[in-house]
Amino acid sequence: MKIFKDLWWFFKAEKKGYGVGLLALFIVSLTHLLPPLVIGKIIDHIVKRSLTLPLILSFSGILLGTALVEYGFRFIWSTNIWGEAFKLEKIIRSRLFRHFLRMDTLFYQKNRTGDLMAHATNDLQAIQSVAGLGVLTWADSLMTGGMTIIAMLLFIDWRLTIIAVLPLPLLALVSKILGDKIHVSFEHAQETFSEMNDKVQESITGMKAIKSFGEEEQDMADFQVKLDNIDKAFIRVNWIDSMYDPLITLIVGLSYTLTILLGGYYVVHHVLTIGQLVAFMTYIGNLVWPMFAIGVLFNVIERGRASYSRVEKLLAQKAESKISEGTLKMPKEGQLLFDIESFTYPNENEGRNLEKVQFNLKEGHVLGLVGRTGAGKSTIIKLLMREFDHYKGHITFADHDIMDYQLDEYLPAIGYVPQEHFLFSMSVRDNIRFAKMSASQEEVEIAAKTAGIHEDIIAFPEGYDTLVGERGVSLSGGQKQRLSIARALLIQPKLLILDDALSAVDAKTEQLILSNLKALRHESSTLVVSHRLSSVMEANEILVLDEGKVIERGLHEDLIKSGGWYAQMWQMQQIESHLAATDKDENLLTGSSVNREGEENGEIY
Ligand SMILES: Nc1ncnc2c1ncn2[C@@H]1O[C@H](COP(=O)(O)OP(=O)(O)OP(=O)(O)O)[C@@H](O)[C@H]1O
Repeated sequence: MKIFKDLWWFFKAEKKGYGVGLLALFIVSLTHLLPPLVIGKIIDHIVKRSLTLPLILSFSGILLGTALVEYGFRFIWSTNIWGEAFKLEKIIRSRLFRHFLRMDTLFYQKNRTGDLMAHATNDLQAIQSVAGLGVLTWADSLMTGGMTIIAMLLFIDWRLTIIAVLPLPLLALVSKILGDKIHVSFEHAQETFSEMNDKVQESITGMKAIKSFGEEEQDMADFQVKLDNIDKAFIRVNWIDSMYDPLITLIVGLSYTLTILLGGYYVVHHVLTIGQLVAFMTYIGNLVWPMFAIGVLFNVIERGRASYSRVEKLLAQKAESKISEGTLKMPKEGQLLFDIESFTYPNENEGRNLEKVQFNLKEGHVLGLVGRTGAGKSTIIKLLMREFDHYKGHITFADHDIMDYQLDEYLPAIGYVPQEHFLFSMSVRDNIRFAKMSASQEEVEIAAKTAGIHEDIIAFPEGYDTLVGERGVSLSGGQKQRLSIARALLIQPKLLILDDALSAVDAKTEQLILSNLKALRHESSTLVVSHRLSSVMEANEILVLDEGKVIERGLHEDLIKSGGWYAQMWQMQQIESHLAATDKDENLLTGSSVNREGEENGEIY
């Protein structure tokens, strides 16, 4: 019954709804006692040949009245108790969702999406069952069961009652044993379900890769293994579950047998009338559901307990980053100072992911971050985005540590365009004004023009109203990137971060966007991370990173002159773009046009 204690906060808050529901259930249990007595009386009158028409009419009236009262009160308990159960599910679901929104990247690295989905579906369902079916079966077994036994004692015969209920404790014992087994097997079944969920989620997101490598059959085989595991696990749950029903039939059968033996003896010796015996047998029939309810109750409680503890564990997980909540509001302007002595990811045992990285980003300036993959560029951004706070060193904005600012002031001041952009299933306009839904059409258009996507949008069938996503228009990789840039620009961020956000955009559009940014953002700073050096060549300072350290820094011209990694990469990329341009010219001459800007990869949303 620990789960009832765990959910006590809810029962207490909803005492009115439960109170009305339980009262109605009590009245139903009470009225349920009448029909067996009436039937007993009718039989006795038949035996005595004293049944008259007025008696038949009055007995029928009582039976009909009882049925109507039961109908009304059943409706009342049903709407109240089930209604409360749905309320609980809604409360926990929104708590869980809010928790998901608060959690950081580490949380999503630790918990697989399939698991989280299983918590949000199956586990919540099991908890809801406790608040609905659990309360119902608990009350029913106590009220209907208890009152039926009291009626048997009071109205029929106490000795017969004792004999008839003798096998009942057996039921509670077996229910407990089976309940424990169900708990273990249900936990295991849930795990297999989570694994299957994970598989589906991974396969759907990775469908392009699966298809392009022709791995459909192998993926189906993997999925089949997961399905078989679920099958086995749930069959086991079902197997234990199925032991309840025959057990109840057995115990009730035992009750009937004992009643017939002793009751028959009493009727023959005129201790009881036939009518009383029939009424007694009907009461035993009425005890079947409350006894069955005990079994259901154990089952619901065990499942609920397992699910509730899983959800509680999940809700107890804290975001490891963004721990310190500052109090300062963001100033209108200021320069950013990044001075990190060292930083290592929490799950990293050896080495440092950043070491001695310093830069100063003034208003209106652009800082370029380049370097081979894994050099530490995104790590710098993660620290700026407050994903991790446990570094040695300081990051300040306008002379205050970024940890001193209120998080909901600081983060909205950053316009972040990630490597992996995400567009929502809404109109192009709403996608752009996602972080500021109150933005006017004019503001949306200015952002779109700066990001070089306005012309594309007005060419869409419904312009800014065109839907993006499965039911809407398919966008190229470059269009998606530019839409994400427009989204970040709309909020006029103090710091704009482009995390390799121009990779799918062709060289001409890239230069157009960069010069737009330079012209419009002379009061705010921009940080450009890129593998393509042309994206940072105009920057006020360029940092070349390698293994978490700054290996070169300066202006484009200085870095070219110094002849290091930057100069070599620049040369290579110049040759590549020259070759690509030659290819394009040849294709134009031969008539086969190549669509640049990421559209060529056919990447669609
Ligand atoms: N969440 C993480 N946990 C542990 N290590 C990480 C995590 N994210 C990145 N790393 C490691 O930190 C180092 C720097 O990675 P980072 O993503 O910053 O590189 P990058 O320069 O942005 O690379 P790319 O250009 O490929 O995006 C790498 O060695 C990477 O394996």
